[in-house]
Amino acid sequence: MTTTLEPAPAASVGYLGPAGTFTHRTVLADPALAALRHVPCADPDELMARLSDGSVTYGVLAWENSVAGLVGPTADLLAGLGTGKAVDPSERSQVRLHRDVVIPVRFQLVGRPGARPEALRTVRSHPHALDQCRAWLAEHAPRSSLVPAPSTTAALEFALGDPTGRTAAVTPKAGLAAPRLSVLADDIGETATAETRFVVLGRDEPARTGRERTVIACFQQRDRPGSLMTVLEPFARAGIDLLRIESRPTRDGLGRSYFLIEWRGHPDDPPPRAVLRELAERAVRVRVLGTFDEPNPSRPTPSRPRKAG
Ligand SMILES: O=C(O)C(=O)C[C@]1(C(=O)O)C=C[C@@H](O)C=C1
Repeated sequence: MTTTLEPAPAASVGYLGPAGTFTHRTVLADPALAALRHVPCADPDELMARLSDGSVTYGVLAWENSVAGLVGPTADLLAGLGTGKAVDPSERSQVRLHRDVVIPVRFQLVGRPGARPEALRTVRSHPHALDQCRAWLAEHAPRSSLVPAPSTTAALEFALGDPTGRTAAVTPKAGLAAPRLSVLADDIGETATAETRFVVLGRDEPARTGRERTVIACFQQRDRPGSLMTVLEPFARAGIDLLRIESRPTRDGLGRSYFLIEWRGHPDDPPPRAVLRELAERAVRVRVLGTFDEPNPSRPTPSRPRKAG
């Protein structure tokens, strides 16, 4: 008698769906991610929930765009905001940054065949996509309201569902062919060289490489004069190279914010460890969001998606 062994459950990667989004392209463009089982998620909250309960092994979300800047909701989710749960900044985030993948982002306008952009009333897409096409839309579709959709591909549903044909969607260039829709205009982004940096998220601790950059979220009890200095000064004294600082609202009152800080190094190395300890002594609550690798010139950055859907 032969016994059939159950295959081990395959590792999976969740992404902002449906199929065809830039996030999906990123999964397809990265050989290690492309080989996993792909799980489309309706929004970043679903992705984080699935990562937390283990129903996906990894997740991919947009982190920053060369035109529209930081994708705030991704940082906020990792910082523990917007989850409906109390923030526990004293810990490492359970779901962590693992590495980044950069892909080019170019856009097209999709709508009913023959629709003229100047006659459109509504253009729908992911807010970051709308941001990057604002100038073109203002000039060529001046009568349309720009209305957010959960993702670029999800926006297609709204174009399909408008019987007047006056709704169009901004989607990835050369993206999925949608039935009954056609490309009304191509390359409508602000620059032809725009790129988005996506992050791969996971629950395990990535292996040390010695080339890490760390991202932390710093929360202070009160906003008072010199509060940014309180956070930055220990880094300066320890000679740690700061790469980026952003301030994000904590969502619990006007003027209340947390600092998102990216620096060169790993939180387990002695100098950063001492800095994090000192920040705790200064009543700065720090949540480590994880580490990326320094961009490695010998690792080819995928520059083009293998397929669109
Ligand atoms: O809607 C999509 O296609 C996405 O993958 C999301 C997203 C984003 O979150 O910024 C990704 C890259 C583009 O810059 C625009 C939208």
